[in-house]
Amino acid sequence: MGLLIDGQWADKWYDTDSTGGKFVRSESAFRNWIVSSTDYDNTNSNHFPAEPDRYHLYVSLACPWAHRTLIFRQLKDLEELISVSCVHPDMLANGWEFKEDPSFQDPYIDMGDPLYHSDFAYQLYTRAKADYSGRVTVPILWDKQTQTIVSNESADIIRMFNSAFNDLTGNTLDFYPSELSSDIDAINQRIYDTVNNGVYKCGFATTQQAYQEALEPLFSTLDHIETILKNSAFLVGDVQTEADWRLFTTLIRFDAVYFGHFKCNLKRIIDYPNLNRYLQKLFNTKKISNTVNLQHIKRHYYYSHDMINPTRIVPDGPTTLFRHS
Ligand SMILES: N[C@@H](CCC(=O)N[C@@H](CS)C(=O)NCC(=O)O)C(=O)O
Repeated sequence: MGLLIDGQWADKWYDTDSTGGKFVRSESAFRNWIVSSTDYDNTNSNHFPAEPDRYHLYVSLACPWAHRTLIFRQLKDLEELISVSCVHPDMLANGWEFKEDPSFQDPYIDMGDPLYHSDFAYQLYTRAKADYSGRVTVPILWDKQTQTIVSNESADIIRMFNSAFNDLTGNTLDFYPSELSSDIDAINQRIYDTVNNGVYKCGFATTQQAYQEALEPLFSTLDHIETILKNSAFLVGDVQTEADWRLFTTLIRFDAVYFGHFKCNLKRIIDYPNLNRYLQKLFNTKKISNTVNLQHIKRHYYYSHDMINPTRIVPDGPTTLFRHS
């Protein structure tokens, strides 16, 4: 685990001393947009045109943020247009690595860097910007033509995937319809702060108080969602939106990792009947279960964070992800 400082790799854990034990997530640095050929403006330096076989998506199958982008690639039928590969689940002194390892081969996604055969993800960041300073995170949406990072922000990438390639795929499913955008934004904000990032705030807290301050809002949001799902199929009424998929990637990791490793242990997701049913329904959506690799998920967290789990033992359970009704 580390970061780049003026293009040089430094092996450092998150600094929580300056924030009273709290984990504070950094802003993503690359925020360009892929837009449809109709919206493309070649005078706008943030614009990249939607074209087949031009972009590559680097993910970690363990990472909930990268997982969102993989899900949108499937939901929006982008598999033929955007190539993908994944890092090894262990994130150690050199950060994310591309090393080959048959014991972690995923049945659907190749491990490695097919474009440059890099050893480490940080080499992609320095290829894009030689003097880059900051964290080296996944997902990374890469432009093969200009050899740079389009975006390393999953929230932006799923919005691009939602609409930019529609003319090429003919898939017009809309997970961010304009009439629901303010409701989606509002629930996203709460879920991001207290659940998606909330589990990390609990897990990476280095004081009791910082942990406590993250734990309570996490479970009050889960309780609130349990109530929403009593009368509604999805978070924003009966329409499936990006808000559901943004929540899904945290829920699917919750009982296996966040409950134990991150100490988010007031309740499991299977203890919430509505959330459990909702999670199972999303998991069973066509082409989604293939994006969930629990071996990578468990191995990454339990093995990489040795300050939380010094023995690096990866627990066997849980034996089921859902309570089947
Ligand atoms: N805001 C980013 C966050 C991505 C992120 O933090 N990814 C984690 C993996 S789960 C990562 O790569 N962490 C490496 C680090 O912080 O050094 C996004 O949503 O894309």
